[in-house]
Amino acid sequence: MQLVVENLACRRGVRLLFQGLGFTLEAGRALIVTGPNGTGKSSLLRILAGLARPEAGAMRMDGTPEPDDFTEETHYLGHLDAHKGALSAQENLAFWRDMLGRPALSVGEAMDAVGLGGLERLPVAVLSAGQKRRLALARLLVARRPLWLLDEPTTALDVAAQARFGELARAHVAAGGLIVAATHAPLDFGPCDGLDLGAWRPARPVVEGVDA
Ligand SMILES: Nc1ncnc2c1ncn2[C@@H]1O[C@H](COP(=O)(O)OP(=O)(O)OP(=O)(O)O)[C@@H](O)[C@H]1O
Repeated sequence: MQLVVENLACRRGVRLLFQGLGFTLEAGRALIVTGPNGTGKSSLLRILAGLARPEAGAMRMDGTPEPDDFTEETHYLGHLDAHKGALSAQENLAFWRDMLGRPALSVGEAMDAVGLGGLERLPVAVLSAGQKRRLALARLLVARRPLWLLDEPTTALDVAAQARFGELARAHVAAGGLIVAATHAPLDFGPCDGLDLGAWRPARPVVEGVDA
């Protein structure tokens, strides 16, 4: 299995954020995406997740049933945690497990794995920011999907939770998974490639003839 990205370009409003971007990510490796604020890291992840359209280019995931539409193979974790505040932590996780399909760890096992054991019945609205982030990360564990797209995954996590998540991510990669993670923080996800998105800025970013 491999993720192949060719000649990708991204436009937001009148600005081309990057163009000509290409890379191949093999199973069993992580790609760490860096670059200054506003270079398009989140936008790239949203394109890979099928949530935004590229301006140009193509992407596919070889070795999957539908290489040109790999959303079913993908976990996307954006800046927002996507929880229902009135539901308990375990209800939120059970919802995601049922919706995503291909169950992996049980809800209880996943909560233990991210250090949320004992908080299962609390409404998510009363969890701390770091606990909410841990719960979002637990989503990765309840459904089996090979490609993890992670936007600043360790935001709000304490040092121990960052280390614990690093172990989970390395285990995913070691089992043949793939990770694309945008970050400003150092992440150790095992065998890694690096992508500095700042290097893919076009020389002339403003698209002429397009209104903002
Ligand atoms: N809907 C939109 N319309 C116009 N411009 C947008 C839109 N969404 C994002 N942008 C712009 O696109 C640029 C890239 O945003 P993006 O969030 O992808 O960057 P980033 O590299 O992830 O930044 P950060 O490091 O701050 O998280 C920013 O200049 C942002 O203002």
